[in-house]
Amino acid sequence: MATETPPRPIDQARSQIRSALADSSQLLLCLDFDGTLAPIVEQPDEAEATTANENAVATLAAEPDVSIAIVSGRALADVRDRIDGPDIYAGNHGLEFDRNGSIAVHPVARKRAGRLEEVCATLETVLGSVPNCRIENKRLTGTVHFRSVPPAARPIVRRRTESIVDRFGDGALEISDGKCILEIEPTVQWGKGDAVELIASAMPGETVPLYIGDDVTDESAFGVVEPQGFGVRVGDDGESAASCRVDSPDEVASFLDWLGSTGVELLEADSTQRLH
Ligand SMILES: O=P(O)(O)OC[C@H]1O[C@H](O[C@H]2O[C@H](CO)[C@@H](O)[C@H](O)[C@H]2O)[C@H](O)[C@@H](O)[C@@H]1O
Repeated sequence: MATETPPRPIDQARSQIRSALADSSQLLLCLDFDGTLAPIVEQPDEAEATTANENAVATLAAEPDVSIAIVSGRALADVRDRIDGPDIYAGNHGLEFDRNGSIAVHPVARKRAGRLEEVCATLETVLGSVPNCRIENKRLTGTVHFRSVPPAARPIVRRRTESIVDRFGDGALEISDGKCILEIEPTVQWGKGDAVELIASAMPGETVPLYIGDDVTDESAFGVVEPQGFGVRVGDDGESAASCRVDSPDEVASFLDWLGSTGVELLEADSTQRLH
């Protein structure tokens, strides 16, 4: 089980990552989107993966020894449109999946979509007067954005959201925190960690799992890949289930470039040895 300690800069873990890749034949690379491939921006619709990350993902996706999964809090269709290449996408924090074109949706989340719709519609009305507050209806979950809301109005956003979720959610929906957002989700024991566990269970035995993410919901996924693989937190060195960290999406791209060159060579070198 992973422990919560400050993650160390990725360069300090490089030799361990090299050894793990050399001992493996496959890499499972799971990537969060916002704050990881794409810098955080004020308007959620304007988030874009950096060109360096787009190129690195495309290069790695073409490697037969690498499987890439995008694991995002965004709706599946939304995140799929924002980054090309991977065979696997998990949207809505893992409540919906696309694996090589085969779609799966968590059955409880599907049942609660009507209730979620009602909550989002009501929030549009009750938060309509709060400057720059935005509701993102993702069908299975909903996000209340307050990044651009004046600080003095933020407590109102939280109070009204809690009140509407209590009233219409009737225990079937709950709220969690993210980066300047309140996420409204079905009360099910399923998150990014479960999604990553499910993806990893379909991989061959000698696979090293790696997860890169920046937010609270990524912690459960770090816990799943550590300690046999590596969690990489994007951001500061606060406590995390990830053992490594990078500072920014630009540093994510540098690490992905390294995986696409040295990392792939290490995976292949090991396969050659195994054949002889
Ligand atoms: O799991 P992720 O792929 O990281 O998605 C988490 C949430 O990301 C988005 O919100 C965040 O990014 C926005 C654009 O940079 C930013 O404006 C917002 O403040 C961030 O919280 C997305 O809009 C949400 O739906 C995701 O749940």
